[in-house]
Order: sequence, then C-alpha cells, then structure tokens
Amino acid sequence: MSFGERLDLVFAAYGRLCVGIDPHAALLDRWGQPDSAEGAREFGVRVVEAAAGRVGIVKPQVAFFERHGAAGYAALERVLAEARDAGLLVIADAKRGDIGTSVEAYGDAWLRPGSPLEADAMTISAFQGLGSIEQVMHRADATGKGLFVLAATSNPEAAAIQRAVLQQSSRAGATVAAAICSAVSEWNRSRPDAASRPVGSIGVVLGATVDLRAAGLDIESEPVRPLMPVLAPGFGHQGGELSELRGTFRSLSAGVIVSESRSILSAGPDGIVDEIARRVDEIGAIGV
Ligand SMILES: O=c1ccn([C@@H]2O[C@H](COP(=O)(O)O)[C@@H](O)[C@H]2O)c(=O)[nH]1
Repeated sequence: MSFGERLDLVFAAYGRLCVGIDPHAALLDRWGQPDSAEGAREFGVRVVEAAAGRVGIVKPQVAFFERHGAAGYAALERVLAEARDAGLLVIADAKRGDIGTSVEAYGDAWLRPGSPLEADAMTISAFQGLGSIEQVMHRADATGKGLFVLAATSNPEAAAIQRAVLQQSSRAGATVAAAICSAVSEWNRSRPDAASRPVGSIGVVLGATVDLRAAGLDIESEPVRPLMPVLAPGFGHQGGELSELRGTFRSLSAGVIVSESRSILSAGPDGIVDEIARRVDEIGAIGV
C-alpha cells in the first residue's frame, strides 16, 4: 500500500492529529526524566504508549535525540520501532537535504525497509533544488514511504527566503514555497495509478502560523486528486489556532495533518492522554 493510502486510512480512523515527540530538556524534567539518551528514550516510549490507539501519527523530532550522540540515536531507534509496532504512522522530522547522491543516502537511512532508523515518512529539504530529492521521491514511491518537503515553514524568519521569487526556471515568477508545492502536487498527479489514489505520498510542510497567500500559494482553487498531504506544525505553542485551520489552509485543508508537540507534551505523563483526547475532539469538531 502506498504511504498516501495509509494516510487516508489513518485520517478516516483517527483524524488529523500528529503528536510530536520532542524531548526538550525542560520537558524531560517535567516528565521526571534525566536529560540524557535514556531519558529521551523513556519519554519517547511513554508518548508512543499514550498516542497508540488514540491518534494515527507521531512525529519524533530527530534533533532532540541527536543531541545525545550515538546513545541518542539508539534511543530514537527504539522509539521508532515501538511506534511502528504500535501501528502508528511515523514521520521522522529529520529535515535532510544535500546534493542528490547524499540525499539518496538519507533516504536509505530513514526510508529503507529494515533500516534501524526506518520510518514511514521523513521531512526533507529541497532548497538545494527539487532535482536533489528526486531519487528519494522515487524510492518513497517504490517502497510505500512518504516525504514531506519543506515549503513554507512555521518560523517567521523563513519568509524572506521562502517568499523569494524564482528567476530562472520553468516556474519563474513563482515564490520558492509555491514552486515546491506545485512540483509536489504535479509529482503526485503524475504517478501511474494517481487516479485511484485519494491522497498522494509526497507532501509539503506548511506552517500553521504562515499567511499562505502572502507566501504566494494558491489556496483557493478546487483541491486536485490525489490530495497533497500537508504537514502543518505551528499549532499550539507557536501560536497557530485550531479554530483558524480552515481559514489558513482553505482548499488545502483536506490534506492537513495537525502537528503539535509542546502544547500536548507539557501536560506531563499524567495529563497527556486527556490532552490528546481534548485535541482530537477539537479537531473533530472542525470537521476537516
Ligand atoms: O515549519 C516547521 C517544520 C517543523 N517544525 C517542527 O515541528 C515541531 C513543532 O513543535 P511545537 O512544540 O508544536 O512548536 C518541532 O519539532 C519543530 O522542529 C516546526 O515547528 N515548523
């Protein structure tokens, strides 16, 4: 089954919430865990236990494991395995990008079935050119995996670069963010079995804090099939409001994955289950 098909099933069964697994030092303290690889592992495993059966997607933030070195990677491997064993779709928030041959190696690390770091999807950067990630797009398609390409990220300082207008390209005149979204949407539509796929396997990252019109995106046209998945961080702690989801994403809303980390994780080990349930209800009430 393709990643997009699995995502479509998860949307139907659990809705749109993706619980971030971000073992910040302050959160580890809040959870009674040491600021170490062991603490990050225990934290991650407990978040997985809280998420399993309540949501369909989790997103470990690789950086918070990487800061503990090799032991941190071992902790992350365990968290990834536990999450996948629990039937959760796992998006590794690794944000990798480089020249094409090196990006291929990142794809091998995060998307190869049987790899110690195997996830269902990863975040990736095409700011070194869309061609630099093409082989990984093929790999994702061939192995039932997914990618989320950074397009208009939630941090305000990204706007200057991501809203820059392309000069020399078949997409000249489009902003960087819009060109990435168009390329991803075209990729999904060009797959041989595109007509039978409700959701594409390659998505984009669009922050919930971003004015997408000002970023040059077309958010008014009728959604095209397959829907483009949109990983949307920035809700909660960064200020994005669930009540504004439809207004922010407009015609892209149907593909949105609501990603929240600190706003859920700060409920602590005793409060996280209730916090997840509250958020699931809130998103359900919006009816995307
Ligand atoms: O544009 C982006 C892309 C990724 N992120 C990541 O999502 C979470 C957000 O955490 P919160 O605690 O919900 O703010 C974090 O891992 C970021 O690295 C993002 O925020 N914006």
